[in-house]
Amino acid sequence: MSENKAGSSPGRRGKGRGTNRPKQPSRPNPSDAALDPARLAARDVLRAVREREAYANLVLPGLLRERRLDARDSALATELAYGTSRARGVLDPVIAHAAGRDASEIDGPLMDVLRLGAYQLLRTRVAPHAAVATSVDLVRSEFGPGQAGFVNAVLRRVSERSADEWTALLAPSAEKDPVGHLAFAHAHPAWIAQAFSNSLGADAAELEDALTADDARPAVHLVARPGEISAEELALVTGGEVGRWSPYAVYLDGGDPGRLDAVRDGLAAVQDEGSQLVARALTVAPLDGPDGGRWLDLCAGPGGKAALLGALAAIEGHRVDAVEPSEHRAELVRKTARDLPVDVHVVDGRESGLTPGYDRILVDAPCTGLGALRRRPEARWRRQPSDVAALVKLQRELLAAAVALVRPGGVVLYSTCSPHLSETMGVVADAVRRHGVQQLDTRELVAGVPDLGSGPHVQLWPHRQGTDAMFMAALRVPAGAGTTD
Ligand SMILES: C[S@@+](CC[C@H](N)C(=O)[O-])C[C@H]1O[C@@H](n2cnc3c(N)ncnc32)[C@H](O)[C@@H]1O
Repeated sequence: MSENKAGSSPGRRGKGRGTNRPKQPSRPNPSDAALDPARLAARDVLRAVREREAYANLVLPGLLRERRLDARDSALATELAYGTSRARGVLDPVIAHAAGRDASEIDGPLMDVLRLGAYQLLRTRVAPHAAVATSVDLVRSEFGPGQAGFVNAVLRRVSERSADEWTALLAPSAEKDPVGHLAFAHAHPAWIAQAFSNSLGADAAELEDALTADDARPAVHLVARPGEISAEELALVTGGEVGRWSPYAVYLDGGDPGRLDAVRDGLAAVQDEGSQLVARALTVAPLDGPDGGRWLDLCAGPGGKAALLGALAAIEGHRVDAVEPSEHRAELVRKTARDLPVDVHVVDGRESGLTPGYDRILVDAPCTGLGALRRRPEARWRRQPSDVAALVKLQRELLAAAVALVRPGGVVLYSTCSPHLSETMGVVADAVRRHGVQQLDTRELVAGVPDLGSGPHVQLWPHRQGTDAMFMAALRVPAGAGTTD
């Protein structure tokens, strides 16, 4: 194998390089016709994620449709684009070691292909010669033989070790840093693995299961809209399976749910079962006094929970106010909750101007999203530990606003799609201390769901319940409670 020397070798990021690269990678060149369409699509997704900070799960479906990939190629492109995005942070040190230079010194378009090739070599059963040859073809067609030779050399070197051997070589020691070791082995940033471990607490031995489940392709969960269709009927018409925990959930094996008649007709929507449980928990929480039918969703966009709350409110003759400061996301709420008793307010939830006295308020707060990483392939490498503090501040302020808007004896349900303790228990403890709220036993609001620990909050996990890692805590505001600083 030829070694590429630093300084003069192909692939090196340099001045003037890349100015003629396509900005919009969604359309293949005519010269791409001979390339493997699945790998070409996966490469273009990786490029869009890197160059435009696009989201892989938003770019890929349109690209598959536009290029009319058949079912087999679509499945392969999806696996390669998502899998490579998820593993990026541990593929890079392998590529850097094999290339003899830092990954940041290698041109972005070449890194996309190197990551794609390394992913196939280390984390799939694709034959090594196919992984290398198809990667080399991708580079040769666009950048010529010099760069193709570089990619060939690097990938051959990657293929000389198995994934376990690379982990043994490059990961922190399992004895000295067990969390860092597991993080590398399961392609998570160490700080996220540590956040999972902290949240699991006494059950931290489950960390490997949690990281493994976080990398598995999640089933599609549908919500059957109450009052329109039952979960049993929805399972029948979609060929899905009735969910285990939410009375509205149906699991699908795969396919494009957007093509289902039930979804097109507004009888059902895609929604993780954990999110369904959150919305439902708010509606079944015991109130002190009767339910006056004033419900509020303080962080509503894009509207999944607002729609479920709206459907349940409609059955009871109640109404839901839905707050969302982003006009674009507020429009999504309007669309999702059309025909339901949901009034959308485009305001900041911290200063909504709404009249206090709500019976039930959901604060589904903006968060790091660490509990839904399996659905957002590249997110784990974009998020930074420094994101947490600003989000916690916003979460505390939104929860304080909710406490001020709920009536005495009413309930606020605080939820996040993150298990990070600062965003979950930390925010709740702050509200208990400063606003005198009482924690209800939230486990009772998701009756039948197993493995919920000692409460009173609920932390769901992909490896336990098969849902996103949603957190929820129901809070009662007693009469006479006041804010103290
Ligand atoms: C986790 S998402 C909510 C998901 C939503 N409940 C659903 O089920 O579709 C958080 C939402 O809070 C919104 N948000 C951000 N800052 C906010 C603020 N100051 N007040 C209210 N909402 C805010 C974000 O735009 C985002 O749409």
